[in-house]
Amino acid sequence: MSSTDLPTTYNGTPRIAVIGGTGLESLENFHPVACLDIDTPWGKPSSPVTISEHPSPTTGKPTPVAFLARHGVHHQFAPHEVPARANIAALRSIGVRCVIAFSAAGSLQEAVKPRDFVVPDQVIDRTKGIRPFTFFEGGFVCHVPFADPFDAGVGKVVRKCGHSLEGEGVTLHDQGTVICMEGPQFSTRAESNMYRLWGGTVINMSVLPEAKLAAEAEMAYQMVVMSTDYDCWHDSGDVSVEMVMGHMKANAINARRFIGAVLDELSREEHADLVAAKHLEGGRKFGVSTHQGGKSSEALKKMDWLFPGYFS
Ligand SMILES: CSC[C@H]1O[C@H](OP(=O)(O)O)[C@H](O)[C@@H]1O
Ligand SMILES: Nc1ncnc2[nH]cnc12
Repeated sequence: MSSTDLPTTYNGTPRIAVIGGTGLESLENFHPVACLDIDTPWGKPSSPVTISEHPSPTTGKPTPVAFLARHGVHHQFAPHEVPARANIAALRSIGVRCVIAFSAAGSLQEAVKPRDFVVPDQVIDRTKGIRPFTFFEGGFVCHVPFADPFDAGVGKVVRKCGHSLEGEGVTLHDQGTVICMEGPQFSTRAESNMYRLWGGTVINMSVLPEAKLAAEAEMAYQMVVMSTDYDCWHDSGDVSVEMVMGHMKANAINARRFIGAVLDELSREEHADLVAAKHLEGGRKFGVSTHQGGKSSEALKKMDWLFPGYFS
């Protein structure tokens, strides 16, 4: 069935979403049961949100999983054009509280070879402030902790799943720092070498503001990176889109197996609270700095859409 023939509403509550990046514009081995066209106060997301039902390996119960293509179904959004606020808001509005985000990234370390996977634990922001990066502005100030940009609980599950595939063509690195650059041009050689000195493990153009917005929206977020090149610091040849896509295509089966293993595990009953992000629930109610009289009605309307009942 093509996505245009699918129902445009869904009755269940998907707690888990996969955001697919370069080369992962759909979840091919899953069967979508609905395709949602969502509008948010921050505009439309980069793609319709498709819902697939993933059978829980413990109960057999179908677990709904949402999928969104970060750059659009035709990869029409450049990294700085990705409507990240609309993406995160749209997912939250249908009940998603746990996001597994995939990304194709350059490796900044010899040990991380093209086609290796990295489950990062840190981020360095090298975007240039041109991307809308917060929900909290225009008369509603709220500060959110971001010391650890990825969710420890979800990260633990993802690492376990990745390791379970090792030896079957999957190599996983348990930690790493993602440098998020602005793009869309790739780095200069001097920048690439500087990022290595900073301790960068991999480099992409998309973990931010996505991870920051997920934190603001009380969602448990973990990125999974697949290395597609050695950027330009290495003597094996400078990064090109051809190189990125070549490795992505060659390793697509492993990427899909990785996603399948993570969804299998996360749809177990024992992770119900984790994927509902119970540990993050309500956090935003306590970070607001704006006094009652200073909150704009425009901002409050948006807050009410994103956090129904929190601030009214
Ligand atoms: C096509 S190479 C650069 C492009 O690839 C990565 O995309 P994503 O993270 O969405 O997989 C990188 O961040 C750049 O957007
Ligand atoms: N070398 C690189 N730099 C930035 N983003 C990338 N995505 C894939 N490879 C990349």
